Amino acid sequence: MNHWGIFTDNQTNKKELIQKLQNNKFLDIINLKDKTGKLFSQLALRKFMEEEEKHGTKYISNAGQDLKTMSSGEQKKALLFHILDQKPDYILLDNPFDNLDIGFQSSLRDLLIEKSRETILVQLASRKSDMLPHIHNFAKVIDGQLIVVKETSQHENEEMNVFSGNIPPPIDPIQFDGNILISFQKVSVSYGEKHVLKDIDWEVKPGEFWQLIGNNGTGKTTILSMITGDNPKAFGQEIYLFGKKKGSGESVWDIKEKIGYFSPAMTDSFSGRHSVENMLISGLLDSIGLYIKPTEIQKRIIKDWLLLICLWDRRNVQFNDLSLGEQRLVMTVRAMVKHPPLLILDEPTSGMDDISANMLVALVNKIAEETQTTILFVSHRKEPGLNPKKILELKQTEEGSIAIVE
Ligand SMILES: Nc1ncnc2c1ncn2[C@@H]1O[C@H](COP(=O)(O)OP(=O)(O)OP(=O)(O)O)[C@@H](O)[C@H]1O
Repeated sequence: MNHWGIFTDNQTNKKELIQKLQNNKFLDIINLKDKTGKLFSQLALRKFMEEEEKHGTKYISNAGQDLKTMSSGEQKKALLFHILDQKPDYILLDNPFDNLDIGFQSSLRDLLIEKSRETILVQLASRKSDMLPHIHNFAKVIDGQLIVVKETSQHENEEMNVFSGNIPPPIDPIQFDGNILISFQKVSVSYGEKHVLKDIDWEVKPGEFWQLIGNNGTGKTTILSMITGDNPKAFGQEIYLFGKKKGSGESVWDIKEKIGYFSPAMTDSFSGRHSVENMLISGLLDSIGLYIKPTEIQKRIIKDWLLLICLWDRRNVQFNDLSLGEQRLVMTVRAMVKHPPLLILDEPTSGMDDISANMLVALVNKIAEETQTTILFVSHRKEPGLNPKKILELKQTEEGSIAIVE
């Protein structure tokens, strides 16, 4: 079997690349003619979710749960088993290990190695360490063309970006003078028979830098949604945010104005045409479009942020035209520009190449060092170089996940 690994970076137009591979446009290099193929990707998952929503049929879940209520790892597992059931001649794997916990990453690796005896694998990888060990043919896309490369030619120029200058200060600091920012006391969550969280005790103090880790489905997103205010399961529980008991009459706005939030899914929802500069200014104004004329001081602060992340020269470029890595940097800055008491970054590096992920990690470390903002960074990967001071790990038990604090 002739398997292929294609190195992508955050400049690669992956949609086009996948279409070209499916339509056999790189025949002289990767020949998939007359073969049946399946796509294992976020895009394929999104399509299944849309279908589920439209027709109410559960296409890839035999456990009866809607795809959209599954955790991101559970969704990927469901898709993979659905694909394997159909025994395709080849599988296009688009960053297969993203969003998967370490345990499942290694069982997926073993499963793919086993399947590779009868199925051609074409793996798109933005991280070199993700490439499956039994792939020995490599290519990358240069100017829309697929070029054969040696493995070692990828990422050899990796270097950590060092930001010049300091984190720009807030214009109007958002006040929070308490000693405890978040407190969970014996918080438990279940969906019917399914126990997700069990007696979670957790205390976060101002200025701390936390990483939240745990296997797929252990309840990381559930915890975040109880903090940000979206989850009705939070009510009636002993959850205190910014010194107030959750559900004690505080408005959603009271909570939202104290939290900067970024998850990669947000980037997908920005379909409008906004310049990079306006995207950041609108972060100060809490709107997506720019309907109010910014003040001079607002413009100056945003200029300083753009200089810091080396995008000042590209301030007039449309946000959607930035590379994925640049978009993530801008969105992280957008969540931070007001110096909220709490910054939540939900899997911010998923799908990023090594170089871009390093830059984002460096920016987060810098924010942690130079500001008073408390950071919650959710990630499966042990991000090389990330310096959280505390870790909350969710461990699954029969009665729901318990919390272990390091
Ligand atoms: N509305 C719902 N109905 C049934 N189960 C649900 C619902 N919402 C969440 N769950 C379940 O709760 C569990 C925790 O999900 P959650 O998304 O919090 O996990 P996670 O740790 O963020 O996972 P991942 O790392 O895969 O994103 C999962 O098993 C999920 O299927």
